[in-house]
Amino acid sequence: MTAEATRADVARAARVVVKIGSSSLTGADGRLDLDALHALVKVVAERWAAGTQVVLVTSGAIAAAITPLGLSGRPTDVATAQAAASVGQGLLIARYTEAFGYHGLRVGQVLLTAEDTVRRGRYRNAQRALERLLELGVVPIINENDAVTTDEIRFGDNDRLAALVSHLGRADALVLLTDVDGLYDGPPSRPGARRIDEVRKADDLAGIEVTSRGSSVGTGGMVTKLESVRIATSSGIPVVLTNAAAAGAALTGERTGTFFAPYGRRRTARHLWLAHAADAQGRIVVDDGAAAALRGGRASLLAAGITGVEGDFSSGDVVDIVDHGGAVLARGLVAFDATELPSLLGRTTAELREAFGEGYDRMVVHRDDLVVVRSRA
Ligand SMILES: Nc1ncnc2c1ncn2[C@@H]1O[C@H](COP(=O)(O)OP(=O)(O)O)[C@@H](O)[C@H]1O
Ligand SMILES: N[C@@H](CCC(=O)OP(=O)(O)O)C(=O)O
Repeated sequence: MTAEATRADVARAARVVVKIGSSSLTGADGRLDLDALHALVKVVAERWAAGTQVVLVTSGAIAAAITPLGLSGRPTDVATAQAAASVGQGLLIARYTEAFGYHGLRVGQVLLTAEDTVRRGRYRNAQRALERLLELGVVPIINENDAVTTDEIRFGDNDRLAALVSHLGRADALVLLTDVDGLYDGPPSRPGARRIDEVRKADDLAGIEVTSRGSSVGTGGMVTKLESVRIATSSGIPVVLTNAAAAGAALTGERTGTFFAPYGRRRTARHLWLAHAADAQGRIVVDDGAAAALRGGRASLLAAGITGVEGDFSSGDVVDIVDHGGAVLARGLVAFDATELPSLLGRTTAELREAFGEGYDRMVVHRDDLVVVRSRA
């Protein structure tokens, strides 16, 4: 239990992920706000000088391209957003390279997709790259690889990406910087809305009104920030949410913004993504025996326990595993296409091997690729 965690834990952290949102890096006209970028870089460089490894998750690629591409605002169609991200990301990283260079620090760009946080091989690969960058004293600068993400599997916002990077990078704390100085009990523009100083348990969030409508350039608003907070705190990582101007104060443990205390034990980023964030491409219905085995924790899903298949998924997609009443028991990466499964249902692995040969006797969802969903009740 880490019930006594405080802001001082953020100040003591050996490794911190700092996420800055589009809303804090752009002016009202949608242009990249260089003063804001330089102010952030100064704070991050100071922490590096003090011995803390800081990983930066930064939005702003799409926003940075609005003016150069002559767009009227943030693009809404995927293709233009991809093109804008491609143009803006180069500009963004050039600015960071220059700004950190002024403080004697090198930067390394890492562009991730949601799949990099889910698929074991890619997850390990990203983890290794991050680890090596930090060993070399390089500031990793991370963003979603917007130019190649697909609509089906993407973060869209950088809040949840930052929480998963905290896990992937084994960070001790996460600082979310936005355009408001913390979580309010209702939309901050509402008269009388009050900032919440600390959140220690789920009950502290009862009655709080959050909206997914953020600033004109941001994505996800407070909803994705609270999802990010849940992903981080539910497995041991404390979070401070505040505005960019208070970044230094947050990193040195001062009483700023909203502090979210951690609870739960650490889990891998891929399990967290599966549990909290990924969109399922289909559903697999299981019988009572399989449901009990899955609830027990360490079981894989075998074809023998499946009674139904819904949706048009492919091998490697995320699926919900549901009981016959439709309640979601678990989520996982499925090892077969939806079209392959019906003929396999109800058969034991020995029968499958005999009927279809080697390869068809594999788990439908391997336990390493599966996370049991705890009931929200
Ligand atoms: N309860 C709340 N407390 C604080 N901010 C909120 C709340 N509900 C909605 N918001 C909005 O969330 C916005 C931040 O989200 P967003 O624009 O996506 O930022 P970013 O680009 O930094 O990720 C704020 O501008 C604020 O208006
Ligand atoms: N990856 C996108 C950022 C998406 C975004 O705006 O996220 P957020 O800053 O969390 O509102 C970009 O660089 O433009």
